[in-house]
Amino acid sequence: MNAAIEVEALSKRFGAVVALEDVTLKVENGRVVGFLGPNGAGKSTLMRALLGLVRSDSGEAHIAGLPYAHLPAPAKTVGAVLDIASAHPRMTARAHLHTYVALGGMDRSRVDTVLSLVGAQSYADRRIGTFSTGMRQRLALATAMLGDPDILVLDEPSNGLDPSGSAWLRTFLREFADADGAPYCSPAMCSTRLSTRSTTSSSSTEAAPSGLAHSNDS
Ligand SMILES: Nc1ncnc2c1ncn2[C@@H]1O[C@H](COP(=O)(O)OP(=O)(O)OP(=O)(O)O)[C@@H](O)[C@H]1O
Repeated sequence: MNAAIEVEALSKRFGAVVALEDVTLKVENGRVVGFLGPNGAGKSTLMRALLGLVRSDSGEAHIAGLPYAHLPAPAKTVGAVLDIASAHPRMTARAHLHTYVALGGMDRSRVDTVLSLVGAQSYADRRIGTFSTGMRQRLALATAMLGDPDILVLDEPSNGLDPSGSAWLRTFLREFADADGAPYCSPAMCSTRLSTRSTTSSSSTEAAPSGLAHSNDS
C-alpha cells in the first residue's frame, strides 16, 4: 500500500527566495503530522505543491501514490484547508457547501453530515461575512470533508480557534486518524497539519521535515 503522502527531494524557488530545498517526507496512513517552522519557512508552499497549486522546480510530491493531478477521485482522496478567506461573504454556509457538492458531484446529504461533523449547524444559515475566524475555520474544514476523504491537508487550522475550539480540533483530528483503529500523535501546538486515516499504522509519530527554507528572520 502506498504512503498517504510522499515527498521526494522537492525544491522550489520564487526568484531569489528558496522556499523548499530538497524536502523529503513520508506520512503513513493513520497519522497526524504537524509541520513546525518560522514564518516563511515554506510550510504553505509544501502544502500547495502537494495539491498541485505550486509547480515545483524538481522532485516529486505524491498523495496516495500519485501526483494530485493524476488522482482519479481527488475530493474523495484528499480534503484541504488552505485559505479560509476564499468563501463568498454573502453566501450562507449551507449555500457555500451546496455549491461545492454540486461542483464535486457529491451527494447533497453530505452538507448536513459535514455541518454536524464540525459543529456548525447553529450558524449554517447565516451569511459567511458575519462569521468569526473560528467559524470560518470550521466551515473550511466542513468543505474539506465533503468528499469524505482519507487524507486531510490543513494549513494553520487552529488559527482563530478559542481554547475550546482548539481542543475540539485536536479531538476531531484524532478521531479522523483513528477512524480505522490507527493511532494518533500530534504536537501540542502546530501551525500546519497533515492528517491521514486508514488502516496500516501501529505506532504514532510526529515529524518536522528537513529541507524547509531557513527564514532570514529566525
Ligand atoms: N507566490 C509566491 N511568490 C513569491 N514568493 C513566494 C510565493 N509564495 C511563497 N513565497 C515565498 O516563499 C517563502 C515561503 O513561504 P510560505 O508561505 O511557504 O512560508 P510559511 O512557512 O507557510 O510561512 P508562514 O508561517 O508565515 O505562513 C517565503 O519567503 C515567501 O515569501
